[in-house]
Amino acid sequence: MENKQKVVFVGAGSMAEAMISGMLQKELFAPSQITVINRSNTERIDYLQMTYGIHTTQNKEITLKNADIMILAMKPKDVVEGVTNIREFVNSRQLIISVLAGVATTTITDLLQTKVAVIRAMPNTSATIGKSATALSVGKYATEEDLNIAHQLFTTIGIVTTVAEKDLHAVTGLSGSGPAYVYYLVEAMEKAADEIGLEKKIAKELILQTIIGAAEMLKTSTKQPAILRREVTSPGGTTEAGIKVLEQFHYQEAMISCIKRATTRSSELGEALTQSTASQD
Ligand SMILES: NC(=O)C1=CN([C@@H]2O[C@H](COP(=O)(O)OP(=O)(O)OC[C@H]3O[C@@H](n4cnc5c(N)ncnc54)[C@H](O)[C@@H]3O)[C@@H](O)[C@H]2O)C=CC1
Ligand SMILES: O=C(O)[C@@H]1CCC=N1
Repeated sequence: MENKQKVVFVGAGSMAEAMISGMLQKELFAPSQITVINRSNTERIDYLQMTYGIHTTQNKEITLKNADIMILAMKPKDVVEGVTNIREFVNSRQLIISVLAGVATTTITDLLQTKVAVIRAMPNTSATIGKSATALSVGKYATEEDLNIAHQLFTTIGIVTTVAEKDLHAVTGLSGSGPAYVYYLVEAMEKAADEIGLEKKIAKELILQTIIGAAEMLKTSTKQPAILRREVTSPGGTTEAGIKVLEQFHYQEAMISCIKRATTRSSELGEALTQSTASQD
């Protein structure tokens, strides 16, 4: 069946761009089906229009009223203003998808004051190249059909799983923020390469292939990560010496604490809003 759904992104930042880039590559949507609006930054909208050929609008009211799917992609701190501004243009036939970290589906339905389907999603920026790891959860008024639509949409930008809404904080700490942990590791490897005297260009190539190779091994091998690590670690050799230093710096504990703190931060982002917007019904 031909997909004629109109999608409007409310918020035009990195996550919206990552999703648009991935969605258009898979051709489930044509650029003309996608419109992006934000608070005030017209340069940003112009850039997205020039780069991806998507729609822009001078009339937010009509665009929002005609949308089949609205994707909320502003920062959590802007959700009250952002959602309140679109409230009068939302109706119960539409599907609202929120990618906001920490923000509960009930916060969104409370702000909208409409019994509208809300699906909460936590993708990551690897959506840009169709490699997001996305988890979805279903709000009070969303049906199986709404979940299917969201599933289909997010499948264009990577793998999709469904979780209970309470688990989305953990997903956010793990895979929503996850790409940053990997980039931080690469930053450290690049600094080290510089300090041990390798030419930048060569180091970059070696680091990249090392990460890709290890990721492919993790994906294709039946062996656990710890076994794969042991296979690199010759007794008395270089890896063993290096890993001992990581242990001295409590590398694993640091990573675990990092993911736990990011998870807690997701709860914190949502909690203040849940309290201030709690439904009366
Ligand atoms: N960046 C990431 O890796 C991920 C981000 N997210 C979520 O996506 C959302 C957006 O994050 P980013 O794109 O990184 O932020 P960003 O700061 O790059 O983009 C936010 C956008 O929202 C717009 N905006 C602000 N107030 C608005 C309003 N009242 N009405 C309409 N638009 C408004 C801004 O103009 C900007 O275009 C956040 O809620 C974040 O939790 C989710 C998964 C991953
Ligand atoms: O840092 C953040 O809050 C967002 C949510 C997940 C990734 N970036």
